[in-house]
This record gives sequence, C-alpha cells and structure tokens, in this order.
Amino acid sequence: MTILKARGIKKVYTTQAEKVYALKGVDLEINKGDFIVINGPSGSGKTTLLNILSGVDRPTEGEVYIDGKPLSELKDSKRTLIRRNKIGLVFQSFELIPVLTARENVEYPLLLQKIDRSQRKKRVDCILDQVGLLDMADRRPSQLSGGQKQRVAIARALVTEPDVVLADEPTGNLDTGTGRKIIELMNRLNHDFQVSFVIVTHDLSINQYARKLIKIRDGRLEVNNYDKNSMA
Ligand SMILES: Nc1ncnc2c1ncn2[C@@H]1O[C@H](COP(=O)(O)OP(=O)(O)OP(=O)(O)O)[C@@H](O)[C@H]1O
Repeated sequence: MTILKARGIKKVYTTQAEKVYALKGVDLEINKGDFIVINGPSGSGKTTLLNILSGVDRPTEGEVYIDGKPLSELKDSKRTLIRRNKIGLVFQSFELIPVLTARENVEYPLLLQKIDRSQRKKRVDCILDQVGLLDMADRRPSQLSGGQKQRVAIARALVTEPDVVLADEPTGNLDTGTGRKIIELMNRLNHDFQVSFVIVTHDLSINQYARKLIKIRDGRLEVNNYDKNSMA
C-alpha cells in the first residue's frame, strides 16, 4: 500500500543573486512498512525533499500524494491536519520544547489532537516504554543525553500512530555508537509497528540498515540497489 507518492518534484529557490535548482525532478513512493535511507552529500536536496514530502514546503513543480490525494488541492488547515495525523517528524537537533519534561514533550501532539487525558497517559506511557525512557519521563531535555533526547523525539513522532516517520539526519548530533543505537531503535519500531521510516542522511554507515537505499545527488535520486531484499 502506497502512503506517500512524489511525482516530478522540482524545487527552485529564488534568491536575490541566483536561482538554486534544489530538486530537479524527483519521483518516489513510500509504501507501508518501508525502511528507506536516502543518502547524499551536503546541499544535495535532502532537507528540501523531506519538507516537501511532509507538506511543510510546496514544490515549484510536481505533486505529492498522501493516500492518493494530491496535497496541493488541500487547504492549509487540512494539510496541517494530515501532517499531524499521518506523518511523524524527527530532526537532527531534536527540536524538543525545553520547558517541558520528556513526558510532556511526547504528550504535546496528542493535546493538539484533542485526545482525552486517560488515552493520552496510556499512549505516552506505552511509547516511552518502547523507547526505554519511562524512568526518565519527568526530566527536561537539558537533563538528558543526546541519544535520550532523540529517543524522546522518536517517541513524540510515533505517539500519534502515524503511517510514516520522516527523519532528517537523526544521528547528526550523536556519536557513532549512539547514532547506531538510534537507527537500530527505528528499525525495531518499524518492524514492530509497521510504521514506515524515511531517513535522510549524509552518514554512509546508516546505509547498512536500509531495506531500500536511495542516493540523492545534486537534486536527483539515483535508485540503485532499490530493494536490497528482493534483489538478494
Ligand atoms: N531557503 C533557501 N533559499 C535558497 N537556497 C536554498 C534554501 N534552502 C536550501 N537552499 C539550497 O538548496 C540546495 C539543497 O539544500 P538542502 O538543505 O535541501 O540540502 P541538504 O542535502 O539537506 O544539505 P545538508 O546536508 O547540508 O543539510 C542547496 O544548494 C541549498 O543551498
């Protein structure tokens, strides 16, 4: 089942000095249960692509479909709702709210979804347990290590039970060992919950975890070794 589909995506940033062709015609399908790594060097268009897939930014040309519906035809309010319900986001710099505890950070998207208190508690406890942070639930982000912060961010991305999690350099601020643990955690959650993951990174060591490995170079996708399992 296809969750997200991008067709003919181009993105041009116009600055005073020049036009930057960040994406030059990208096609991509994200299916249920996928674990996709998109690897590319700095400036190749990774963040731009994730922002367009999540509906945070609009393409200059092309279309993104969520559950078959074109995003461009939806009003802003409806796009926001879809993003909130269907897509979880994880960032390099965690983006946690500093004044809230780990538990409150994870709970926050459920407040936006107006989920009632007892359901919120149940879901937050369950996902904090899954990422191994129940015993640190009352700490603020400043009292957590980088890896722990990223686990809170992953819990926050998953608590709404999205179809897909889009992660932008999720190991970028972590040492190699911690980064590997974070990817292994994502791998397990992908397997246990059948949530799709798309990880964009310049870190080549993450490639080994990909079930679909895509390279991005200069705004274009190079789909070599597209499905490692089916080709094995
Ligand atoms: N708002 C913007 N205005 C102008 N150019 C931009 C803007 N955002 C990105 N770019 C340019 O678009 C290209 C792709 O940028 P993008 O951030 O998507 O790359 P990236 O692969 O995520 O890079 P990094 O790994 O360094 O984060 C780059 O040349 C970048 O300079």
